[in-house]
Order: sequence, then C-alpha cells, then structure tokens
Amino acid sequence: MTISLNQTGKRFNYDWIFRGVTFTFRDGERYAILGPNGSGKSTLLQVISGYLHHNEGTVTYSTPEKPIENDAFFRYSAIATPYLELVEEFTLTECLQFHLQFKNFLPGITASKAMQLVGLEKAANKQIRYFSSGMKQRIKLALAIFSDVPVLLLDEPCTNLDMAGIALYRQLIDEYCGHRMLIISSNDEQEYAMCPHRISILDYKK
Ligand SMILES: Nc1ncnc2c1ncn2[C@@H]1O[C@H](COP(=O)(O)OP(=O)(O)OP(=O)(O)O)[C@@H](O)[C@H]1O
Repeated sequence: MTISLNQTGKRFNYDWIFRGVTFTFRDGERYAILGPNGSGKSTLLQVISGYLHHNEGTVTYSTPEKPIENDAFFRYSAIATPYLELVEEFTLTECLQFHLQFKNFLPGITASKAMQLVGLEKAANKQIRYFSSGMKQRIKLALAIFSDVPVLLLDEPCTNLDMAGIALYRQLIDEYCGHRMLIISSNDEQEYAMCPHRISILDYKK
C-alpha cells in the first residue's frame, strides 16, 4: 500500500490548517506526524484516512497491483482517534462483534482473545458507558491494532492511559503491528518512539 499526498491542503472556513503537503507514505514504514497542540496533526491524519476531505491537491492510494478508490480506502485501514466515539450502549462483547461485521481481526485473534490481550476480559458484559476513559482507549487501540488491514492510523494513542496502559500500547505495537504501515499523530515521544520517519506539520503552514 502506498499513500501519496500531492500539494494537499485542508482548511476550516477561512483558516488553512496545512497547505502544500507533498509526501508518500510507503508499505511497511512507520511515520509520526508531529506538532504542537492545535497545529493540525489530527486533521492531517483524518485527511489521510479519508474521514475528512481535503480542499486542494490530491490524496491517492494504491497497492502494487492496482489503484484504490478513495472511498474504498477504509477497507484497508483502521484508525484509533479521540474524535471517533465508541457506541456507549453496547457491551464490550457487542462492540467487538459489531466491529467484526466490518473488519476481520488478525489470524488467531478472536473477540475474547482481544479482550484478554488488553486486560478487559472481566468487563466483557459491561456497557461501554460505564468504562473509564483509559479502558475506552484500550478498546480503541485493540479495535485498530488487531484489525487485519495493511495501514494503521493512531491519533494520540496513549490518551488517558496510565503507565501500565502505555507499556501495553508499546507491547501491542511490537507484537502485532508487524510490517504494516503505521502513521501516528502525536506530541508525546513515548507514543511515536518506534517511528523513524517524522513529519512536522509546522513545515506546511503557509
Ligand atoms: N471541525 C472543525 N471545524 C473547525 N475547526 C476545526 C475543526 N476541527 C479542528 N479544527 C481546528 O483545526 C486546528 C487543528 O486541529 P487538530 O485537532 O488537527 O490539531 P492537533 O495538532 O491534532 O492538536 P492536539 O495536539 O491538541 O490534539 C485547530 O485550530 C482546531 O481548532
């Protein structure tokens, strides 16, 4: 999978958040999008994911075999972001089952194994509305990282996690990210230390 941005820009109303982003994200590589609060890291990640539309330039996706239509890219990627809320009425089991209607987990990962791997097996039948913010974040990470897709997009992945949660996050990336493309938007080194490629959003302010 390759994701190519060419002179890509995004604005909200009259405010350009970034402009002139020309960059190619490649298969199996790990990237961090960096910048201060409010600089546009999450916005760029959402433009890459196709969740937000860009206002100028292009975003294109392709595999070695064929180009991927923009509105089909969601099948090839999974995103964990504070912007997307879990369905509060579901129990954890229902939440995972719902997700599995749209995306498979990696081979060998079942819903119950996923819960166990993020330390939430005892909460299987609890409604999401009663989960703590850190527990919700563990679910978001599980849904993204265990999805069997070639591209993982993580927005501030350690939000609300305690020390044990941060260690768990790093372990999940080590064990389950494999050779998939990983793009993390962050301003916290412990979230993106594993990403050798760094993109500063401040380079795209015009
Ligand atoms: N839907 C929206 N409508 C208008 N402005 C928005 C919208 N979403 C984000 N913004 C603005 O875009 C800018 C970039 O926001 P973004 O969340 O991408 O920043 P960030 O770098 O991820 O910040 P943080 O580190 O605080 O998470 C901010 O000024 C924000 O207020």
